[in-house]
Amino acid sequence: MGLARHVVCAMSGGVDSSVAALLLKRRGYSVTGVFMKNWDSLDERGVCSTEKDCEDAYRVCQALDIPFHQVSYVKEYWNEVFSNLLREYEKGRTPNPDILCNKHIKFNHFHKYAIHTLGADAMATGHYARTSQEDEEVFQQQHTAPPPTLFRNRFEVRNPVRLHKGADLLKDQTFFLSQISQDALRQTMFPLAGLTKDFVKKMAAEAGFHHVLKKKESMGICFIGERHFEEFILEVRSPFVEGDNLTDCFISYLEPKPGNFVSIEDGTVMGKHKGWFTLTLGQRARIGGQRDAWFVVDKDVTTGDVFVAPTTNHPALFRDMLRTDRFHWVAIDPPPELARVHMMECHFRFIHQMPLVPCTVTLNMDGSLWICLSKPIRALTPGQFAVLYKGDECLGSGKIMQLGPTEYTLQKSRENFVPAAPNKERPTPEPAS
Ligand SMILES: Nc1ncnc2c1ncn2[C@@H]1O[C@H](COP(=O)(O)OP(=O)(O)OP(=O)(O)O)[C@@H](O)[C@H]1O
Repeated sequence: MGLARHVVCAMSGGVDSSVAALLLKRRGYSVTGVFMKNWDSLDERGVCSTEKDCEDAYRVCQALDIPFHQVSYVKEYWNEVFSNLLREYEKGRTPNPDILCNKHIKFNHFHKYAIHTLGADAMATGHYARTSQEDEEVFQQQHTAPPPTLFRNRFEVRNPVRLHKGADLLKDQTFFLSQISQDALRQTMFPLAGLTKDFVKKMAAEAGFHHVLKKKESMGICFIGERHFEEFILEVRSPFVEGDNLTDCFISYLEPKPGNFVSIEDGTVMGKHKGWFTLTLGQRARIGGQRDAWFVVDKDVTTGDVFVAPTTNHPALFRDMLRTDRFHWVAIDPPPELARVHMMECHFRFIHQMPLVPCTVTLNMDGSLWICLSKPIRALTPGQFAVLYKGDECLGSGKIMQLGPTEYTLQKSRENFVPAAPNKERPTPEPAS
């Protein structure tokens, strides 16, 4: 029997990645745990949670008797995720840093570090997701139970690897993985693929990982943590990175751009806002002096006007059509069915865990998609990702760049519709008496 395959497990100091490392070890892999540091300032409680998380990950590695490393992607996170986030806000869009972080950091820089620097055969994370390779391995395990050294298909796979929802549908994280590359996915293992969160917690307790079990689920902006977003984004901090550290040089992340809240119904100025960056379509607008709730339906980045509607389900918030940028297909670009007829039926979501909506997609020449939804949905938001599914497979995603008309604009255009003049040649029918 040859040497056990080497797997580098991304360890956050949380319960999921700790159990992922435990499972890999039990399955006979040679495992190395690696903690990533991507942000290095204090959160709003003045706590630098990174150090504590790193120590927690280290303690799990000690308990499992596996090597531990720490890497810093502070600079890369700043340049490829955070700057991108700021640019998107400046364009009036609402970005998704979690999807960008997986694409650029975990499944790019970290993947390369695991494979090329540490010489691993694969990387692993504690995400709740499954790949088509995991299915083949489970099948082999059940039927022939080969030692991990003989799992040749994972490392010498030829067919495209597909991304599927994990067994715990409530925890499914494929939405956040929808932009990762095929190269990275081919060399990734999701040891929690077939498990539920409850079972994972039970395993952590049995293994004695009490220090990670006590922790809260990670919330807030990926790696930046829980923040009051509006205050954070206008916070006085440095945009410069020196070596691996951010330097403090008192300017804000985004320059505040105040403007007016304008009623969509009659153009009345309802009040003032501090800046449109942090206002997202569909959110409740806090307008001073207004007793009723108003909701953001549109922004004009040139004038700074933010258009608001008086009810949460106002027709100006509903649309059934959107266009993406060049769509990222996880397995096959584009799927054969779409390549053949340029149209495909599948399912859509743009918010993690929102119910899937049936849709028809049309492929454009530049690789972007038009997506027509089976029903209008509320607050489709430019900058968010349109993620597509077929059955339990996550096909990939594209950034929402353009929206179709709202129900409200359609109604308005119908109101203003002037019927064509009656045909003079033909007599107008008499009303029935
Ligand atoms: N700082 C980090 N260093 C190394 N890997 C990380 C780090 N943060 C997240 N990961 C990896 O990404 C996976 C998903 O992280 P995320 O924060 O989205 O989920 P989570 O359910 O809170 O995971 P966990 O319980 O492991 O913290 C983790 O399980 C881990 O493998």
